[in-house]
Amino acid sequence: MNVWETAKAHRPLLIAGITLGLLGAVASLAQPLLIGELIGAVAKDSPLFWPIASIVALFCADAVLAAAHAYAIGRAGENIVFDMRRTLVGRLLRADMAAFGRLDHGDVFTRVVTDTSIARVSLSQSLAQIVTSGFMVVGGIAAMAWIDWPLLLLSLGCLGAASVVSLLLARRVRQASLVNREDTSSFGSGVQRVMGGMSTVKTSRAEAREDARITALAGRARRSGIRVSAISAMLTPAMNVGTQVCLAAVVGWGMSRVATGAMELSALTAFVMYLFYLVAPLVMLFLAIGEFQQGRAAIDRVTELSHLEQEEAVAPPPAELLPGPAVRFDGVTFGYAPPPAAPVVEDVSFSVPPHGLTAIVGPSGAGKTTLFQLLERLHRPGEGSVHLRGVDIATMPLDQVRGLIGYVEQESALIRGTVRENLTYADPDADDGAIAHVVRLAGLTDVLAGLPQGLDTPLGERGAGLSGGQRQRLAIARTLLQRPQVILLDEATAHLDSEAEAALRDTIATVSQECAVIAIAHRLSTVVDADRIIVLEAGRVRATGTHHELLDSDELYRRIASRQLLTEGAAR
Ligand SMILES: Nc1ncnc2c1ncn2[C@@H]1O[C@H](COP(=O)(O)OP(=O)(O)OP(=O)(O)O)[C@@H](O)[C@H]1O
Repeated sequence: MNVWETAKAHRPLLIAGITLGLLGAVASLAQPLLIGELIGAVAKDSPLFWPIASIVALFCADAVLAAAHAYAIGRAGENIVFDMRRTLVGRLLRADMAAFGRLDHGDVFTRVVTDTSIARVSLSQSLAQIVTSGFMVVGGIAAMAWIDWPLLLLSLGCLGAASVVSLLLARRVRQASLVNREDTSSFGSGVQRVMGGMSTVKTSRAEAREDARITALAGRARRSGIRVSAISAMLTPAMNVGTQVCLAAVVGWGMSRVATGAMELSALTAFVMYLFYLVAPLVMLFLAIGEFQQGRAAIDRVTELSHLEQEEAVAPPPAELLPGPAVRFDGVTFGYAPPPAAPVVEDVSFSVPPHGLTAIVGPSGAGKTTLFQLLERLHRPGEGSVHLRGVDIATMPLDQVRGLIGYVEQESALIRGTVRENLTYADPDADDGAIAHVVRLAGLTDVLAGLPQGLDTPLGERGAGLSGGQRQRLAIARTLLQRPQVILLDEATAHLDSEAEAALRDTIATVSQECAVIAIAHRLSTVVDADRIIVLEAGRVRATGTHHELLDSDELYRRIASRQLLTEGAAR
């Protein structure tokens, strides 16, 4: 997204608003003229009705135009900010996972919420102010040129010098604003960090340290904010000094010319009145330029975020699925960091038939979760390919890939909302019959019956209100509702007690008759009945077979099995 292009899409409303502002400026410019006429009429004892009526009409027109101008500009600004936010959110949601992983989430939040607001002011109000004040300035200069151009040249000399200083200051305001936006954003990230891990902060007794760290970040934002204010504060005085010097020079030189008869006193009076008349719009003009420059810093940050790398530029047409294995890994190598860093998964090949339970076991950090993420195309393999129902997932639309797979993650992600909203997250149109079915399969019927509002019970952040095991079973029910062809269970039984685990094992057995289930489990007791077990070690497939085959053939599996099954046996 280019923010300027976004603003251009709203040009008609912006131009309408600016035109209304310009008409308002004409109405203001005409007021002194009409007041002059009224004074003339009083002096000549002429009828006063029409001069007074015209002045009242002009005041009313001025007020209506000012209101319409503010409304049109405000509306255009809101439209622009809406478009920016819509585009940013769309790009964030479709971001490439590796690029997304590098983002600072607090900074992203500041850019999407605060920077877009600042950009809105810049692209609507400041821009309109620049045009209308610029018009007033040009109008004033034209009138002064008509009265006396030598005096105008003198005025432009003084005001020009002040303007150059103001423009330089406006540029520095922009640079300082950019620093301040970054500092404010770091502060936001600091706050978000503790919000995301409040219980860790408290149990680690880190309140005082976090307080000091975040206060230091707030202090940095304060210092750079003060710098912006300091430079902005010099803008108006710079113009004031310029106009004062200008006034003194115009009056001094003008009076000497009046004294020699080279200029009429009335012309000098009119010129000085216009000079006064010029100053307010000129100051507004430079303030608006300063504000616009501040906004450009925000615009740059919004534009930068909008260039976030996307997961799928253009979705290919859905692929024709083929009979045969549900999943096939073909010489897959992948690393989170580019080479020469060692890959996390290396030359992995295996197939999973369309039905049955396949378990992946291996030491912590062996790359089990990474395999699931490659299958969901959250990352792309460096070498080799991943096939789903006979098709390379790199050639399939993402929507099709993820529609075929149901993924129950290690930390099952529940969202703030009701139990029903959580259940139907991947399939919002699911009917009550289908919901009741998956609730039963996941062993949640009694749990839901015990909740005050059943399916409509609201849950807090990350599913607060349910136990860890209940949260996990809810995530499993959600996945089942999607009727996927492949179900991925990552440590899905970690939070379950032995009774619930046995119930779930039955569920998995039933489900695996209809589709392929691939489970990562540290608790071997849950996968001893698996149709096949893949043993992964340091990113490589070390052995494949059933529980009994592996007990005979693989040393690592035997070690894991004897340690775990013995411990669990002792625990029971
Ligand atoms: N987003 C990431 N960026 C960089 N490295 C990562 C990332 N995710 C995982 N890794 C690294 O990749 C390796 C494999 O991680 P993975 O989560 O796949 O292992 P795992 O076998 O599922 O482990 P566990 O059983 O402990 O969950 C680990 O060394 C881990 O540090």
